[in-house]
Amino acid sequence: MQAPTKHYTKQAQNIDARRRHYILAFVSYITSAIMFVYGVKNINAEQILLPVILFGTGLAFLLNILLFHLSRNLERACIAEAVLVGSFVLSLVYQGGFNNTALYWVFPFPAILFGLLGVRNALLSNALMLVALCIMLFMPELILAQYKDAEASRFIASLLIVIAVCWINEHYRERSHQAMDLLQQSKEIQANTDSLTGLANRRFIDSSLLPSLAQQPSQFFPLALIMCDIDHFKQLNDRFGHDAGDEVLKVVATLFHSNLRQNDIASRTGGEEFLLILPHTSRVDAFLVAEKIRRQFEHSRMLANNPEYKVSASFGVAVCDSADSFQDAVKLADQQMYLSKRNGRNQVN
Ligand SMILES: Nc1nc2c(ncn2[C@@H]2O[C@H](COP(=O)(O)OP(=O)(O)OP(=O)(O)O)[C@@H](O)[C@H]2O)c(=O)[nH]1
Repeated sequence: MQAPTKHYTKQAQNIDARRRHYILAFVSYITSAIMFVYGVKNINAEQILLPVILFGTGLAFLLNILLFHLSRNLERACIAEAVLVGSFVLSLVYQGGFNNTALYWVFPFPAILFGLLGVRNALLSNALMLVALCIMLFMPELILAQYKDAEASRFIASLLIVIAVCWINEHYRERSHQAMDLLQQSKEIQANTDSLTGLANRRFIDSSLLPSLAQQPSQFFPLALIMCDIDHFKQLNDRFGHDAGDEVLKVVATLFHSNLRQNDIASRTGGEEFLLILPHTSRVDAFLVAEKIRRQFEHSRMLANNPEYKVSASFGVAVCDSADSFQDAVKLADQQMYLSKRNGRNQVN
């Protein structure tokens, strides 16, 4: 795991899921209530088809929301709702509605489809619905209802406008949602990253890693920790200057990157102190990784202007097998690293 990753934030996903949930609930409860009212009003209508359409769709909406409450599968519920919406519109226009007023009832549904399905799928389903409506209205022999030609063409023109406006609206709403989320992500990444080395920082460990350890233990444990501290860094700074010290810190960061796996995390936890976090790693393997990095310090040219100057580091290794023991393992890795310092530096313990 490279420390701060790019993905949709949970918060943005939750907000969007809530928006779709409310639309689903609104369509299911409010629209079905309206359908039941009109169904009752038309129960003695000449054509039994109208109350059948109204009661049938109202019941199907309620059944769909009930299944959603049981399964919590929002995606499936929204698709089912959209299919019901499309079928209702087409069957109502086919039948004609009370006193041939079916066309008036079509207008809310393009917006509902955009709310349920997102831009691309909603545009596609609205286009399909529009084509089906055109066929029905301009081939009157196919349907029960009778609409005047002028009424049909005005209806199609105004429906086109409604669909286009909904499309533009939803397209830019989605774009602005994405832009806000990217902004939030880049702020998050900045806050979790050490600006000099590009490595994760202590905040990342506290605010992102620790909760993940507790929530998804199987992705991490057994977890090995390698504490690494550059030897005599003060001397290096004093001799070559602070900029040279910074240069070394950056080279050390690239050295970590080239020796760690994709899922490992390299963090800078202090001035010249680093914590390497290795998921699914035993103490023996972590020891080997630390030893490999230690040897690379010896062979690396850390200072471009003084390639002969050798920089070394001291390492301490510890493992933990639960989120609760993480902080203890950090302390142990720190103690092991100080043992390496006391024993003469440039070693792993
Ligand atoms: N260039 C540079 N120096 C830093 C940075 N952060 C901390 N330091 C320096 O790192 C040095 C750490 O010194 P010490 O803690 O005495 O450790 P050391 O000299 O490495 O000695 P040992 O750890 O015992 O081997 C201090 O001089 C800090 O000023 C940084 O971001 N850039």
